Amino acid sequence: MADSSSSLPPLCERISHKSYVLRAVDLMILGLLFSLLLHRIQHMSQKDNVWLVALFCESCLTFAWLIMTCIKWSPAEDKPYPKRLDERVHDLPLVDMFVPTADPVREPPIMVANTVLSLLAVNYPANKLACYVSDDGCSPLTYFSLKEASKFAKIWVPFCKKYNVKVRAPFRYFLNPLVAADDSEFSKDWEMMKREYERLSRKVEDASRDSHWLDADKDFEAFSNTKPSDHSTILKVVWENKGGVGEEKEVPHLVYISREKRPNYLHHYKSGAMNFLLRVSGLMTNAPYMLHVDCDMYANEADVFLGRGVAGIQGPLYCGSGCFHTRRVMYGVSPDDLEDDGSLTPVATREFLDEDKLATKFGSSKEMVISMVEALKRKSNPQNSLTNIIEAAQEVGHCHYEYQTSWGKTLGCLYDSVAEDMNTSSGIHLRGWTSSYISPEPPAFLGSTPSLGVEAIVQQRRWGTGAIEVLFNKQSPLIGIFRRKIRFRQRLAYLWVLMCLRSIPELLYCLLPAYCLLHNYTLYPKGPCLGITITLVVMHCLYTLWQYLSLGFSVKSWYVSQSLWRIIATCGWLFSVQDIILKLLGISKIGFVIAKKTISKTRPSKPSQGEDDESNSSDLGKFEFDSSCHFIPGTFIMLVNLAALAVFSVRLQWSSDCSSGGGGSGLAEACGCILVVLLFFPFLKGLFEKGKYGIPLPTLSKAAFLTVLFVAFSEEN
Ligand SMILES: O=c1ccn([C@@H]2O[C@H](COP(=O)(O)OP(=O)(O)O[C@H]3O[C@H](CO)[C@@H](O)[C@H](O)[C@H]3O)[C@@H](O)[C@H]2O)c(=O)[nH]1
Repeated sequence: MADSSSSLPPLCERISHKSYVLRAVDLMILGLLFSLLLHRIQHMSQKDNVWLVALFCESCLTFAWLIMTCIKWSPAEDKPYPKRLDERVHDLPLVDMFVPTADPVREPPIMVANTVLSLLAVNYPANKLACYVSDDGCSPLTYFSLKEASKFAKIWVPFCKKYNVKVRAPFRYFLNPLVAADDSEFSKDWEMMKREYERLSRKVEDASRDSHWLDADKDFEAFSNTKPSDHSTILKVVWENKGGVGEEKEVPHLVYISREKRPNYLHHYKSGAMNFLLRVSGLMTNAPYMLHVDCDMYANEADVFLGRGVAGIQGPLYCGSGCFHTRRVMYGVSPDDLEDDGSLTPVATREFLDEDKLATKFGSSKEMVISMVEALKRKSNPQNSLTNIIEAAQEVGHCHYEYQTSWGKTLGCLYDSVAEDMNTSSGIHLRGWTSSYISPEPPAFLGSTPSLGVEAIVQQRRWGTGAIEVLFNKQSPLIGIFRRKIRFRQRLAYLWVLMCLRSIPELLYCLLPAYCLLHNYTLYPKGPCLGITITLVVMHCLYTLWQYLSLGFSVKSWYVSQSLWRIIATCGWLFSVQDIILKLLGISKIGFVIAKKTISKTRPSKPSQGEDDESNSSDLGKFEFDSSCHFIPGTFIMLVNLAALAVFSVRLQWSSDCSSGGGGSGLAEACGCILVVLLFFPFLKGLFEKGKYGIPLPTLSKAAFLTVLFVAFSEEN
């Protein structure tokens, strides 16, 4: 953070990247959208409901574009000066690193081990770091893999530092073959490390196949007779950095925790886990800075703790992973609570440290209160020995610990939404804090995304649902317009998370051309005014294509992304809207479905017989279907548009006038249908493919039934 009050040069500077050309293009598209709306309104009286629906859809899309234009009007970058930091700061602060995991099947323990290894090996003094893994799955296998990983870390961390390894997640590092000369010291070390990593992976794999032997090990006793949703707190110090020499001092602390869970207690999914991590780390190391990394990501850059940042109005949203926070911000402090030197103002001291209220706010643990007061006063003392504090740490893990405290309300990660990240982020921005998006090259953190198909759609559905929850709960950036310290355009940025409401206009807009073709209605303006629609479509395509190409992506990836966003809107976000309606009606609750993750296996030096890399790579990027409800809307859209095109071509054969000049539908509407078919192309392929790449019969039958209803309805009208 820049200390403007001092006469020293700043530690970072904000550089503006505004572009007048891009602003002009954004405004031109906005102008075209408004012209289209105006045309619709002017010609409304002569037309029918189709124009009304089209006006609704286009108004929504115009609103979305307007918001987007406002948000990206003045992009900026935070440029840090790490050398100035080096000169000024001789004693780097402590950093606590949090990794949450919740399910050893959907989140393979070897993947969690890789995330942890990549963090343990970052370029930062090891005695200043502590890594805490929260396991909501209460899995002995996860604990086992961490124990094994900590042994491996003793050779992995020194190896990474010795050879300045760039990517420090071993699974990722060993995907690339060795390029050095055969007899060099590096080659020998590399081969040895690879063997050791393979041994680690094998051990974890073997343990997952047969975990009976774990029962015999006393260290795993705490896991016996436990269920993920019913068990006491388990806390294990896997590795404690006690200084010493060599490998002993190279590896930071590693702590495994699994908070108590009991049926009938709310555990608040990931936000509950993050708050437990905050408390335990507060008791043990109490670092002023924290890093959150989901277990499916890894540090991709060894110097990740210094990087350049992309800034904005008040900064980007916290998106749950790969993110640094200061402890005091998570404890509810706002910029107004601080003096210029960073200490609490007298008013804030009274408010935060009122003896009578401390236990009500922070919970009943005396040790916890002491640690929080120390953190708020910036006088944290890490424990001399982590094991001394295990009892107190277990106490703060009880499932009733947060009862009637401020945890999840004003303290820590906020509850009331499955998107705890956006919720917490909104709470932080509302207090007036700014944030910055760190974007070094190569990227600081990378991770896995669910495969193209139901997993990705379900994830988007959860994000969409969580985003709407945020906007309508106590932390909503829309509430308290004058009271809160959030800037106007930052509020607009949060409005962008309402993106999932676009699903309704998008669905209607995908059906409108087909409806018009079937019913012989006009959807688009006729004559010279058709130029508005054509220019709009062409400009939007060229603009987004240029953005893709300038980021180094191909034309194909641009097309795939356009297609994917339409599929996500109509197949994922549509169900987010349904979730919210059902929640508001009190019919169902919203849960957190953990995304299924996969990890690439390191290649053996020689591919084994019959192994065919090509056959697997041909499956990459293919869309997978299942018989869940998510694929009904997409299949329905595809069938309706195909039916409309078939009707149109039959009509063409009967009439020589393809534009049916008498005011009915024609070539423009047919082009609209073709565009929709192109955007939903995976569904067209799915009609002919087999297995997981084909649309299952139940989905097809339901979509076909809806199509018949749609066509029949069109005919009746
Ligand atoms: O009860 C739970 C559920 C999840 N998690 C962990 O939370 C992380 C995120 O879960 P994941 O299934 O990977 O969801 P994503 O969609 O990848 O997560 C993003 O989106 C979520 C909002 O839906 C945010 O909570 C996350 O911070 C953000 O990274 C993972 O490490 C999980 O192990 C828990 O610890 N406890």
